[in-house]
Amino acid sequence: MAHLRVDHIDFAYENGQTVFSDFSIEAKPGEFVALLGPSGCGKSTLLNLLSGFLQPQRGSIRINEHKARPEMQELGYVFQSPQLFPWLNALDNVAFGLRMRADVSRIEREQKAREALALVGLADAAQRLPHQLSGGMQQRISLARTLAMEPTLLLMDEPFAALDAISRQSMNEELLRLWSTLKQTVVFITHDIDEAVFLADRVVVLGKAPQGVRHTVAVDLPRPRIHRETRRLPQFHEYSSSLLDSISTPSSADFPNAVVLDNAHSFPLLFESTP
Ligand SMILES: Nc1ncnc2c1ncn2[C@@H]1O[C@H](COP(=O)(O)OP(=O)(O)OP(=O)(O)O)[C@@H](O)[C@H]1O
Repeated sequence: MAHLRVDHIDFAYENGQTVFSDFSIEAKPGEFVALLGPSGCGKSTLLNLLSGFLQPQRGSIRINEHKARPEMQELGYVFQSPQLFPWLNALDNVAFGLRMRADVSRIEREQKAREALALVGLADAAQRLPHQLSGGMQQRISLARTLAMEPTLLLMDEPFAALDAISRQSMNEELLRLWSTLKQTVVFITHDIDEAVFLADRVVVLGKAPQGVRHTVAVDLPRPRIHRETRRLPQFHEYSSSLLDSISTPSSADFPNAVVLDNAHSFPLLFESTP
């Protein structure tokens, strides 16, 4: 299992746009961490930093005590779009990533790909081309392709955002079933509060860049989680509304030029001051 540690990083793009300033976050071995935040808070930048495609100007990003690098075998990615090769059938799509692994023979490659397809419930679809599969099935193939590489840290960037609500719920349950068996550490980006609460051990709310972590909620709901049961629990709704409050209540950091007006007859008010 992978241990991810991001310690006191600063990151700015070349144009001077600061996205992270003294930012730290951790995912413990086997932990499922969901990241929630407004558009532009830096979620995609963070995934690129975690996977070593971008480097922080200060601080460190370590996976099992090693500096994060894109080619690390521990890392697996699942993106919003399945990104399958349209001319390859499901089995060959899943086996494709394994071609890069010199330690895996052609026979093993096919065996691992078949196992991964079976894990996501698509053993029977091995010979089908992507256009013959639904959006949910395509995303399962994409997940199988990642799982076949046996990553210990899964970085997931809104993987189910393009699916309809029913397929999305079934993919959520599927993912938790796989995670409870395979025990990866997961960092899961989503805009959906209920999805974050349903899946995660911990939900981290990011503020507008470069505020960083604004709020963290440990989700202590029983597992295994099943939508029709978990969503009926009063605690589920308590977690969701507390996260909604923390996202929708502006903090003083949202208004860097604010002055606070306070008097006996009114609540404290935040106003933008003109510089
Ligand atoms: N290549 C780049 N050069 C300069 N600024 C960038 C670059 N990529 C992103 N940014 C800026 O960095 C900030 C964070 O962007 P990022 O794409 O990481 O946010 P996000 O939370 O993933 O947004 P969304 O949810 O809309 O995808 C934004 O202000 C964005 O404009």
